[in-house]
Amino acid sequence: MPSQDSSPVLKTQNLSIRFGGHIAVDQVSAEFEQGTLTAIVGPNGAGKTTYFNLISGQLPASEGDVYLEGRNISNWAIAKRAKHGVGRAFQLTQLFPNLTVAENLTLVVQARLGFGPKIWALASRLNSVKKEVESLLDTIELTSKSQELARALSHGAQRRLEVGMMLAMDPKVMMFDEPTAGMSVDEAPVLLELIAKIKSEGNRTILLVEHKLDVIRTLADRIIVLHNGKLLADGNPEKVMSLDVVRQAYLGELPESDEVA
Ligand SMILES: Nc1ncnc2c1ncn2[C@@H]1O[C@H](COP(=O)(O)OP(=O)(O)OP(=O)(O)O)[C@@H](O)[C@H]1O
Repeated sequence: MPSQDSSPVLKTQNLSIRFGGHIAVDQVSAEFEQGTLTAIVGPNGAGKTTYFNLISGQLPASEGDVYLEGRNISNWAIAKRAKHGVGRAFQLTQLFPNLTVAENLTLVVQARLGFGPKIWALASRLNSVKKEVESLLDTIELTSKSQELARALSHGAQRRLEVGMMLAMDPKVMMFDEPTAGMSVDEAPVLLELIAKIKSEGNRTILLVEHKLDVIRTLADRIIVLHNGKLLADGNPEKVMSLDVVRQAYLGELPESDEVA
């Protein structure tokens, strides 16, 4: 459920970036609440990935700010944003291919918790790490593969492990950029169910760049439409999809492929 506290977990204010003369993200202001999943849609080159890059810190804004729980994080580097809860799937999380699934998760959980100075607390600390890893394995449905090397997993299972590693960082914000791209028809639904499960737990704020309308209909509480870097529409899926400007630009011309962009 969304937080009782009405302050947004993530906020962008007049966020903009210019590449030479081209404005890729243009004065985008939006707020994202805890427990919600927002789909970000728009045609190729609309600025969706660049918007994510500005939030995660991979690109510096030319103008505007990013706030995490009310703190201005615009000047923070990628690692600091990640440490404080800005998670981005498949880019900030990288697998260690020659470690097992469980070892990959253990490393991230340990890094998050750190090892305090009290050696007598080590045993209980290791036990809590182990329990958390078991819980993560269950969430990402890789318990049966916990002792396999990450590099031996299928593409879909590797993506789920990456989501598990992001979860192990206990992020407040989770950004997914076309999460099922390149997946087989068997693998994609498993990952989407995982995202739905994370959403249903209610304690993360999820942003999803997605082209597939059926995925958006199933998962999104809200849709933001970007067009030429500008925020063209923002609202609940029913409202946004009924807007003439959105229907003409994104829906009207693509009835067969059933895609937004
Ligand atoms: N590092 C960069 N240098 C120069 N131009 C860039 C850079 N990154 C993005 N752009 C430009 O910014 C615009 C927005 O690109 P972006 O990748 O964010 O679009 P998108 O909506 O994610 O598109 P797609 O759906 O194809 O992934 C494009 O015109 C792109 O060429």
